[in-house]
Amino acid sequence: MSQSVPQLELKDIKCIRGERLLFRKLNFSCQEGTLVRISGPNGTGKTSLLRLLVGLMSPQEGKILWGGQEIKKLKEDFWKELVYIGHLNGVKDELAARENLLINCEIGEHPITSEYADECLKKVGLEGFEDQITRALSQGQRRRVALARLYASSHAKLWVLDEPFVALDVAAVENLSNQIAEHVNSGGIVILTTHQEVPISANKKEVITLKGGVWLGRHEMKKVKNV
Ligand SMILES: Nc1ncnc2c1ncn2[C@@H]1O[C@H](COP(=O)(O)OP(=O)(O)OP(=O)(O)O)[C@@H](O)[C@H]1O
Repeated sequence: MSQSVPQLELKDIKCIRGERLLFRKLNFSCQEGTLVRISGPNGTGKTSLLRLLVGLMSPQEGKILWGGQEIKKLKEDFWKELVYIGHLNGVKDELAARENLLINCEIGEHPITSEYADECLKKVGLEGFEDQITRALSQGQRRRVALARLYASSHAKLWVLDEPFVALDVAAVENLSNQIAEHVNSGGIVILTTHQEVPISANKKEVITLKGGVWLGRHEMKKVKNV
């Protein structure tokens, strides 16, 4: 792809949740091989921005482009290039670790075999827990089940991770930090939120800082609803 077209571009994004305008006229672009950290205090809209980025919500105004095309038009072609791990992990309590990974890969259009799922679970330190019902795992282990996706779908160019280091022990934080750096330095894009100052040795880093929005008055809410 031509270097003149950014791989990812946010153009004049406006986001309202509930009665709060979280941000407006948000512009950002980056090329392949970039780590993007979204920073800001609690409630400023970091998770909301990630949800916009992966297409789970639509902005009130503006466009999100991937390789120069709107993600809402690309649909599956965009999802195939994406791994999104939200802070709720996306793991189902009643399923075993292996089943969760297999299903998440299937939903994400990156199907894998059971054998490969077990290899990925081993890489995140869950050898022996493959058949364990997720409800019976610790918070950190549940997080690891979700993060096994990054090994299973490492070819997906864009990783979007909401608070990926939460609940992980020191060794797992270091492993994940290295894995993220490796992905970025080999041409991927990783967008993450974190309140933890974890060093990640990516060659190119960008930060989007959210400062907090404003409450909308009744009059403005009426206008928003009429849009
Ligand atoms: N489903 C929802 N409906 C209405 N408002 C919501 C919803 N989810 C979040 N909000 C509001 O949007 C704002 C931003 O939430 P968001 O989760 O994006 O913030 P955040 O920066 O990720 O916060 P944190 O650092 O605490 O995780 C908050 O004020 C929150 O109350």
